[in-house]
Amino acid sequence: MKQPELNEVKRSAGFSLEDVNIEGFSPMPTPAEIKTTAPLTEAAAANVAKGRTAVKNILDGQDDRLIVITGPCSIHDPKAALDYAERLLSISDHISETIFPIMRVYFEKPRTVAGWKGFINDPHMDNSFNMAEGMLEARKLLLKINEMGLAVGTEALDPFSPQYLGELISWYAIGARTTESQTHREMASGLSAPVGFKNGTDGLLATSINAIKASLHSHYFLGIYENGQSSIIKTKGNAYSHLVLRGGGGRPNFDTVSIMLAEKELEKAGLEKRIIVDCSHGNSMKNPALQPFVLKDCITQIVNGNTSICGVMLESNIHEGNQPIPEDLSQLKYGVSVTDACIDWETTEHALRQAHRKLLDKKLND
Ligand SMILES: O=C[C@H](O)[C@H](O)COP(=O)(O)O
Ligand SMILES: C=C(OP(=O)(O)O)C(=O)O
Repeated sequence: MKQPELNEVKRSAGFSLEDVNIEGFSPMPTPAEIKTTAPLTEAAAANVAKGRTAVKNILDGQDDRLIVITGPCSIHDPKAALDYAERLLSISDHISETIFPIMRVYFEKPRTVAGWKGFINDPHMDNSFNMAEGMLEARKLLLKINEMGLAVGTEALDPFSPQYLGELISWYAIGARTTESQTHREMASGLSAPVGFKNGTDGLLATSINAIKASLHSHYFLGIYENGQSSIIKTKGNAYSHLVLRGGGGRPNFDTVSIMLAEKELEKAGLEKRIIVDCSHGNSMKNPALQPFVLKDCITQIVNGNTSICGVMLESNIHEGNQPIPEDLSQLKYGVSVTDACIDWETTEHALRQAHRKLLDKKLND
């Protein structure tokens, strides 16, 4: 029997069956096109290679430094991001014997309900959603920060983004809201840098432990290739997946007992005891002023012999606090977060220098 033409089938249905809730499609440059416009440079490539090696060695226990991922909750102003990078770089040499600094450069924000979803999604913060520009400018900023000599950490949220930006990232987080998502576990299994899975927003560890296990495996899933072609991707599995404790469910989980319980859970699951503590979010009950205390507590645990805490994360900006995104964008305050409240640079520098001194004392006395 002759098959009816596709359009005939659609007409006979009397109404459209697809794209019912879609208002439009706009073309997006392919990863290859964006990379041609903002190509990888030798200096950036060398820095990423160095960054990833340092992170892997620290996670393996071959390098006794502490990973410190510090930077704004979200990037909205590339100029301020470079200003922050310069400040972090200016203390990097001083603390480098005990701390490996990674700048937190978060372009994609997972929202609890709704809100601005980050620089790639809406770079002008005016609902114009120029993602082609957002992606290109994000890549240019990552190139610059790497060329300056700072390693970069980011959240892997949109499964397409790593094809555009992945070669410039030394450390990834999968966020609390997506740790249970199969899509994100599959993506993590193929990412080229170590990946930290946050515990869920409920504070429970099972989700992130399952996520680490899943990401160690090889997976087949759908994605895009560099040329934009929809593809079946086969991954190898990510041997450097690890746990990030961020608190949740109304309580922190950075204290000695919580860390010991997390170590036990990792051991029970047959996983390496590698933990990064996010000093913000549920661990500071979203009060940025508490972040230095969380950091101090982690440093004390390390000084007292803990070996599972491999790193910490700070939400830090040039100036403290946060601000709503104003309708008149000229009213935006420079260097202040437009998402979660951050500690300011002076507080960050003081906390990092203090952490360095304590870690150095331990090293000299060991
Ligand atoms: O770190 C950022 C926020 O905690 C996360 O994106 C959730 O933000 P929201 O609860 O303001 O949506
Ligand atoms: C969203 C973030 O964290 P979490 O997933 O822990 O809420 C973040 O670090 O920006």
